Amino acid sequence: MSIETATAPPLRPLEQVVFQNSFVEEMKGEASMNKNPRQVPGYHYSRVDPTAVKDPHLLAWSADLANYLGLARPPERGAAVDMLAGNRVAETMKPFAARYGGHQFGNWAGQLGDGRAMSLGELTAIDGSVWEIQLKGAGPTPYSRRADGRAVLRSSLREFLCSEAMHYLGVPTTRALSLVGTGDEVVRDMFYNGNARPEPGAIVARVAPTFVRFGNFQILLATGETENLRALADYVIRHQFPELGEPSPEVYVRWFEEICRRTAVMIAHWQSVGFVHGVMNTDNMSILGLTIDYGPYGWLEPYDLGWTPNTTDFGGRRYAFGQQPNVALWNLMQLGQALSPLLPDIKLLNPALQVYADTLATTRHDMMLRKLGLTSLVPEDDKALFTALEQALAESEIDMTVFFRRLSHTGPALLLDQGNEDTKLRELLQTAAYSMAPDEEQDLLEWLHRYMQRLRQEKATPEAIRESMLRANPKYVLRNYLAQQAIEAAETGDLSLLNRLMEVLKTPFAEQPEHEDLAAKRPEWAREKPGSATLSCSS
Ligand SMILES: Nc1ncnc2c1ncn2[C@@H]1O[C@H](COP(=O)(O)OP(=O)(O)OP(=O)(O)O)[C@@H](O)[C@H]1O
Ligand SMILES: [Mg+2]
Repeated sequence: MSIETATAPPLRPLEQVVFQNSFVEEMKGEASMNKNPRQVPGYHYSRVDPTAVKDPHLLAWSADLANYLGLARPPERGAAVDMLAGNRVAETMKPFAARYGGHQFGNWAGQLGDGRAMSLGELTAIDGSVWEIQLKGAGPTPYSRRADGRAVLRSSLREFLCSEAMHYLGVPTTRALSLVGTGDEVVRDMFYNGNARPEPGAIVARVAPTFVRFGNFQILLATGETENLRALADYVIRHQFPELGEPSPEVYVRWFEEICRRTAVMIAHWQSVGFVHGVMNTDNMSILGLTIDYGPYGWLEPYDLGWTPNTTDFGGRRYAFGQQPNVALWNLMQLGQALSPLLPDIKLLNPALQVYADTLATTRHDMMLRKLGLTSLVPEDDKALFTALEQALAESEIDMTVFFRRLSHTGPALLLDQGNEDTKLRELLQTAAYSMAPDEEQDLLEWLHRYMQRLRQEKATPEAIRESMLRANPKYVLRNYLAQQAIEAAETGDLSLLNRLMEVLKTPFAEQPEHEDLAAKRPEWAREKPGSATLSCSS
């Protein structure tokens, strides 16, 4: 027996966990359990029970997260999976749906709330940290408005796979513990074009320290519930930001600054790996700076600042890749407004917005240095180099992930052997390009030669540079068409691609040569294919 196995606490079955319920116990909630859609003024949440499904069965399980939470993998069917589907509620769970509002596509939408998400309770991980577990698609709540409270396999599989993939890329995110098929059908009009059809239903159990969003505060501003606003701020600070000290007006300011800082770090990560969230409404912004709500998200293939996968956003492209930094700032301003009743003067929050801008700029700069294998020499020169790269990439049809990954090999290799530099750089571009006009190739080549000159100023060995670049430039991301292929297979009962993607995306920076096909740029057939190229909010 090894030391680890001797000392690691044994994994427990989910059904034996004793849950805590701090949100329910400390905040003001509605206890009626009534699920009729309605406004819920005066409360932070509504107690609610999940609605049972026909045949809950486990489709996927995140073993690493489960080990960390001290949970044993359950069999395909049984008590634990019943809990993960909402068919069974542990005695210590006090499920609730949270009340929140939000700005959707820039417009105030009033009360939204957890219309299909339901928090079950909190459990303690092996390191003593506390995690909330939430089902998405567990049935109607008072916040369901006219919708059914359910989620389809298609969108649930995407959420499950992507939230875990993001975690392994080092991006701040909510996690996903399980994907459970419900055995029920859910009717969706996937492209809002009048072609509604039944689809298999599913439920994701997701996990985060808290699921509180900007919108939880905004609704309290909108309804003038200042005492509730203070109570929510104090709850979040005491549980999630204890290092800031006991809540007070000064602490609220420092807290907002920390939210700004964390949001900036999250956005810098998104921009660095080419993640497009797709629907950055303020109700989809986590107070912890975690990526939340994997809906119509997508991964950049060509580096295109104007790209969004979300068909609902084609008109304004409000949430396109290049807009994400500005939208996050706009969302933070809405949060700042919402917190203003807690402060003597809203202007006290202005410096935090500068913290957002500064953190975003420095984090993005540092990330780009790492992606290019550089250490800081003359920051202004490097900034100019980065801007030139962005421009050249944006003006051509080059796959972002392939480009940076190939550069991690080619750049350091050219430090060792300068022979045929031009040919090798052209090869790199050919591998990464979807199409390339001669002038675009010329611009990129010029940039690459300029970059090689800069790289030669680095003191580290080519091997060390290569290693660090390979750690900054993932080989594997959840390409849109791969997620779609996994969905189409899973809908016929074939989980092999889902399982394979789960494994490969756990080490996205490793070569894994046996999975080379999953690192290739998007095949031509997927260019316009629904689900592979575009998605709607229907989920
Ligand atoms: N099928 C549904 N039934 C009930 N409410 C829904 C449904 N789909 C979305 N909603 C609600 O509509 C609002 C906006 O939906 P959005 O797509 O941002 O969130 P979501 O995908 O349901 O979940 P989350 O933000 O919890 O990940 C939310 O209040 C959400 O709960
Ligand atoms: Mg949402």
